Amino acid sequence: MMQVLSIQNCATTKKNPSSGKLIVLTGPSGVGKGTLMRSLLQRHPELYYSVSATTRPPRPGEVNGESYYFVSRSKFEELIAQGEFLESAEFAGNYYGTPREAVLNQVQSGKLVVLEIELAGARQVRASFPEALSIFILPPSFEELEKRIRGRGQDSEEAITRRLQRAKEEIQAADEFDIQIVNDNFEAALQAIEVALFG
Ligand SMILES: Nc1nc2c(ncn2[C@@H]2O[C@H](COP(=O)(O)OP(=O)(O)O)[C@@H](O)[C@H]2O)c(=O)[nH]1
Ligand SMILES: Nc1ncnc2c1ncn2[C@@H]1O[C@H](COP(=O)(O)OP(=O)(O)O)[C@@H](O)[C@H]1O
Repeated sequence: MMQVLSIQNCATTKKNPSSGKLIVLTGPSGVGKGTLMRSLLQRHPELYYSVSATTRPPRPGEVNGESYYFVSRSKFEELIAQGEFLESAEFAGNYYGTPREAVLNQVQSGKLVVLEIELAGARQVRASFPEALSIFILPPSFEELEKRIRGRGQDSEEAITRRLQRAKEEIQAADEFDIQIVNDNFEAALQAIEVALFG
């Protein structure tokens, strides 16, 4: 495994695994981020995946503390007020946020930390951690994106409409990010992420 330096030790703006340990993976809902993340973690168990907090209700099969920490709106607002989040955002009617302390501890201990978050949060992280490596996952087409969201069969029609609307806005921001990867062939997309992370 390649030796990586910590963020504090790297003033360089060059975005490669030796100049930062925070990786931000973003892209529209349904593009395949979650599926890519799961495969990435299976292949590279040394990565630290940051489990977010959300006010979204759990989907069937989602376990508290694994997919997300599921919390009430009032609890989430309390956590925001206490400064417990590195970033947080509202998405399709629910709050999502990255626990600050766990992520910073892992980065400090030398781990490669991966956040899988939506656009507004990714922008916040880029602003506070310019050294972070940011990756935007694109769908092969908007039609294919809609197919994937529907095919997943997890969201109400209203939630699907909100996600698709948001997706249009998100896709336009793709070039703000260091690397863009089209998730057409799954294996090829996964390998492109591995190249971005490990060279
Ligand atoms: N800003 C932010 N976005 C998050 C966080 N956790 C998850 N998200 C994003 O919130 C969006 C909705 O997530 P989710 O409800 O699980 O739906 P799905 O990604 O479509 O399966 C996705 O784009 C996630 O990447 C977080 O901690 N912060
Ligand atoms: N390359 C791909 N080709 C076809 N379907 C895919 C591909 N990647 C992911 N999917 C499927 O698309 C759906 C949405 O993926 P998911 O990981 O839940 O997206 P996200 O986390 O970005 O919302 C899932 O049913 C997943 O199996």
